[in-house]
Amino acid sequence: MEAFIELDGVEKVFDVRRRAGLLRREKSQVRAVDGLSFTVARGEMVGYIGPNGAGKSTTIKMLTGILTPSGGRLRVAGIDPARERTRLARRIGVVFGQRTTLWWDLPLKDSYRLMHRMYRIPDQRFRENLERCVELLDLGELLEVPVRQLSLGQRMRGDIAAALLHDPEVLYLDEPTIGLDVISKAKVRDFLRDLNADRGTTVLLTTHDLTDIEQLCRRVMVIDHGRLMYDGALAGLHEVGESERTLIVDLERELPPVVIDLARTVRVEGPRQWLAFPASQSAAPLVSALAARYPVMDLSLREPDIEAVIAKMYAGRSGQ
Ligand SMILES: Nc1ncnc2c1ncn2[C@@H]1O[C@H](COP(=O)(O)OP(=O)(O)OP(=O)(O)O)[C@@H](O)[C@H]1O
Repeated sequence: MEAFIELDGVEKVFDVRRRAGLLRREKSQVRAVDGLSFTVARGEMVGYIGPNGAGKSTTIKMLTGILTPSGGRLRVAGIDPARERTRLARRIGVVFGQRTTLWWDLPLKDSYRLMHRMYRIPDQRFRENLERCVELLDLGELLEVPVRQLSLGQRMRGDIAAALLHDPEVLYLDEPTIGLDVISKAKVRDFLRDLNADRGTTVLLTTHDLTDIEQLCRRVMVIDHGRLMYDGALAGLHEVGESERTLIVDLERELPPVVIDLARTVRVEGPRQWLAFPASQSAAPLVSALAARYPVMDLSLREPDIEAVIAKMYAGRSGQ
C-alpha cells in the first residue's frame, strides 16, 4: 500500500531555560521526539497514544508543518510539511479537542462561511460537504447558534465538520472525545468510522480514551519519551504488557485471603475475593484447584483491561 505519512528518524529538540537559582537560568534541551520512524498507508485509521509529555502533540505539529523537525525526514502526501505548509493545509484537517478553530461569537454557519473563503473551497464542493456533515453530525438545529452557546459535544461535532469542509485526505484528531458524554462519544465515533470507510480518509487519532481506539483502530502506535514503543494490533498489547486476567470468586463466607499456586489474591471484600493470574494461562486448572479446597459459591472471569496493560507498559519503560 502507498505510504501516505512517512517519518524516518524524526527528531525534535526544544531549547528551554530553567531556573537554577534566584537569578541564574540554565539552558537545557528537551528531546520531545527522538528518532521516530513509521509509515501510515492511505486510508488507514491509526491510534497514536502515550502518556503525558510523550511527544504526541509535537509529532502532530510537525505533521501539519507548525513545527520544523530538528532532524530526520518527514513527508505527508509526498510534501515536506515545514517547507510547504500552505500547500499541505489544503490536504489535511486537524481537530484539537481542547481548542476550537471556530469563531466563538459567531453562529456556526458563519464560521463555516469564513472557512469557505479562507480555504478557497469551490462553491459546489463546499455546499455538498457542509450538507453531508450537517446531516451526519446532526448539526441542522445548531447552525444559527453562536459557538459559545454550544455544549462541548455540539462544539466538537461543529469542529469536526469545520475540519472536513475542504475534503482533506488526512485527518489528525487530538482527543476528539475528551469531556463528552456517552451519547456524544458514540456519535463522534460512528461518524469517524463512516468517514474512513466511505471516503477512505486517513486518520491519525490521539486519545486517552482507549475505547476510541478499540472501536476505531486496527492499528495502534504507542510512543513514550519521543520513541515508538509499540506498533501493531491493539490486542497484541496484552502480550507486550504481560497482562493478567482476574477470577472473581464468591465464597460461602468471609475467609482469609485465598492461598493458591496458580494465582495471587489481589483483593478481598467480605466473601468475595479477586485472584489475578497470567492472561496467557487457562482458567480451568485454577478453577478446579480452587473448588477442591475452598467453599466456592460462584465465579466470574474478568478479561485484562487494556488501560491497565498500557499503564503497566508505561510504568515499566519510565524506569529505564
Ligand atoms: N514549545 C515547547 N518548548 C519546550 N518544550 C516543549 C515544547 N512543546 C513540548 N515540549 C516538551 O516536549 C515534550 C513532549 O510534549 P508533547 O506536548 O508533544 O507531549 P504529548 O504526548 O502531546 O503530551 P500530552 O498527552 O500531555 O498532550 C514534553 O516534555 C514537553 O514539555
